[in-house]
Order: sequence, then C-alpha cells, then structure tokens
Amino acid sequence: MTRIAVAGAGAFGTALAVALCETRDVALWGRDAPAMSAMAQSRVNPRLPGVSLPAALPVTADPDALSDAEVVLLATPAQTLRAFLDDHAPALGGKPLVACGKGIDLRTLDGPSATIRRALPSALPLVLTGPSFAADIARGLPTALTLACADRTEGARLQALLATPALRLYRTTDLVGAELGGALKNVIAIACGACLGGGFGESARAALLTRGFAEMQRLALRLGARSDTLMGLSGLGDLVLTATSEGSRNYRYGLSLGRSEPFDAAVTVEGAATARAAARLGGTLGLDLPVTEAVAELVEGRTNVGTALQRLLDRPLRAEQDSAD
Ligand SMILES: NC(=O)C1=CN([C@@H]2O[C@H](COP(=O)(O)OP(=O)(O)OC[C@H]3O[C@@H](n4cnc5c(N)ncnc54)[C@H](O)[C@@H]3O)[C@@H](O)[C@H]2O)C=CC1
Ligand SMILES: O=C(CO)COP(=O)(O)O
Repeated sequence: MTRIAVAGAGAFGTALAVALCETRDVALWGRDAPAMSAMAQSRVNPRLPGVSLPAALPVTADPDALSDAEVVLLATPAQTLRAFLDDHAPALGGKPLVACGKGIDLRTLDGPSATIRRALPSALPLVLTGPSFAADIARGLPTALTLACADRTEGARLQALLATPALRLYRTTDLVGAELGGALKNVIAIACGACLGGGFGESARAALLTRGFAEMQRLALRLGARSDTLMGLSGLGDLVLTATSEGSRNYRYGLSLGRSEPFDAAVTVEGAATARAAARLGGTLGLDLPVTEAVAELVEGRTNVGTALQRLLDRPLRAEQDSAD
C-alpha cells in the first residue's frame, strides 16, 4: 500500500513528491493521463524544469493511487480544489487530506480546510503552508513549513510522516491562521510587484508589504485565526519570500501589471482570485482592506497601478495600529 499520494502534478505537487520519496512510499497522481505517461517516460515535469524524477517515484493518472493511499496531499490550485474533491470523493473520504494550495475559493469564500469539510465531512483536513518555492524543495534545499491540524495527535503523527531531513515542519492547531496566511500573502505580493513594476520604488514596496500584512492580520483575526500564526512561517515568513522575489509568480504577475505588460494566462497566480474573494469577505465583514481592494480592482482591470497607489496615499491619516487611538 502506498502510504502517501500527492494529487496534482504541477510544480508544487511534483516537488513534494520528489522530496518525500527519498524516505517514504509516495505516488504522484495527475489528472492528465497522456501527460503523466510522458512524465513517467522522460522523468521530467515541464512545470518543474531541471529536476529529475527519482526512479522510485511512481507517476500515474490511475485513481487507484488515491484510493490506496493512507494520506493524500492536495496540490491542485485553490480554485479547483472543490471540483477535485467532488470528483474523487469515494477515494478520499475518511482520510487525512493535506491541503497544499494557497487561496480562498471565489465561489464559496471558503479556505481549503472548510472546502474539505464541506465536500468530505468524514475526512481529516490539514494544511501545509509556508515559504517554499517548488524548485527549492525539489532540490532538497533547507525549507521550514507549518503543518496545521485541529487534532493534536494526528498533527504530530503527520508532522513526523511528512518531515524530511531538509524539510522541517512546525505544527499548529490553527488551521484558519495557517491557510489565510498562505492565501493572503499572494495578494500582497501582487501589490508589491505592481509597485516595483510601476517604478514607485523599494520604500513604497516596504510600506505596502507592511500595511498589507496589517490587512492580512485584520481579516484573518476576524475569521478566527491566531495572531501568532500570522507572525509565523505561514504568514509573515511566506509574505517576505513572495513579496520580494522574482521566483514568485504572484510577484511577477504584479510586476507585469505595473509595467502594463501582458502575462501568460496559463501560469497559476493564486492571488488574483484570492484578492477578489478577500475583498468580498472584507466588504461583508465591514473591514478596511484598502491594499486588498486595490489589488482586486487591478486584477479586474478597473484601475491602474498609478491611480491605485495615489488613492492609498490620499486616504485620511490614521493611527498605525488598529488598537491605538
Ligand atoms: N509552485 C510553488 O512554488 C508553490 C505552489 N504552492 C501552491 O500549490 C498549488 C499548486 O501550484 P503549482 O503546483 O505551482 O501550480 P502549477 O500550475 O504548476 O500546477 C497546477 C496543477 O494542478 C493541476 N490541476 C488543475 N486543476 C485540477 C483538477 N481539477 N484536478 C486535478 N488536478 C488539477 C494542473 O493540471 C497542474 O498540473 C497553488 O495553490 C500554489 O499556491 C505552494 C507553495 C509553493
Ligand atoms: O507560495 C509560494 C512560495 O511560498 C509560491 O509563490 P507563487 O505562487 O507566487 O510562485
């Protein structure tokens, strides 16, 4: 029996499978049978160039790989998670399901753990998140992530199963905080990229990163997250990586918005849909999320970077901390 299946053979799923298969029994499952059989032959995933798939890693489109697994890592983009769970419900029910995608479902406004709970009430939702580029994980470079599980015992068991010598996992019971940190940092990374791409400079980028982080906390805390989770790997840690590195697709997408250049629509940019979802959540909850709203407007083509930034500068002066007077 395969202990771990990774569902979703994009860059991140492939990287996790490559890292885990050194010490664990792992299979990589993808939905596209011809692509999976090409990958099984070539031992390369075009979405993760320069990485050879180890001979010990089975690469398959056979749904038995999902039913046979004890634990399934869900590495599909956030906007496709619900459909994936519905399509494979009999294979996934009753199992620990580790959500690895970063986003908020635009249709339901649910994060990954609530999406799992709604689709498969018998499954145990976990969230794996934090600063990690797929290429770094696949190359075995040192990485530290957060693994969230409401059940302490299962969380500790899965932490031991999924950690590797180079991939250090910290655990928490704060699912909401972990998943919102990962989802919302992509929105702020788009803002930071747009700022640099528009030529507004690194000081402005630092301001957006910091004020954006305040918005991440404002929304996440209202939705039940713990502040210290947001201060950790899954919030601040991932924000620092994604909002400052051209290794990030969200940041590069922001750069292209700032430069008024086209961006390849086939590239996964989770922050685009999540900005719209977070802005809707903020509106419903009556929260002040100006950076998030600006990104949602940029993504929808309702404003440009210069106008959006000027609007932020024109806002009334206020105290820095929400709690201060
Ligand atoms: N690439 C990275 O460095 C990291 C990515 N992530 C997260 O992992 C998630 C996936 O990202 P990537 O693998 O990078 O994207 P990707 O664009 O490389 O691959 C996405 C994969 O999902 C598959 N897919 C799409 N819809 C599906 C469905 N309904 N059923 C099954 N498979 C489906 C696609 O065929 C594709 O293979 C995203 O939420 C991303 O934020 C998290 C950390 C790092
Ligand atoms: O989540 C990531 C790093 O932790 C990957 O970021 P991008 O999706 O922006 O490439």
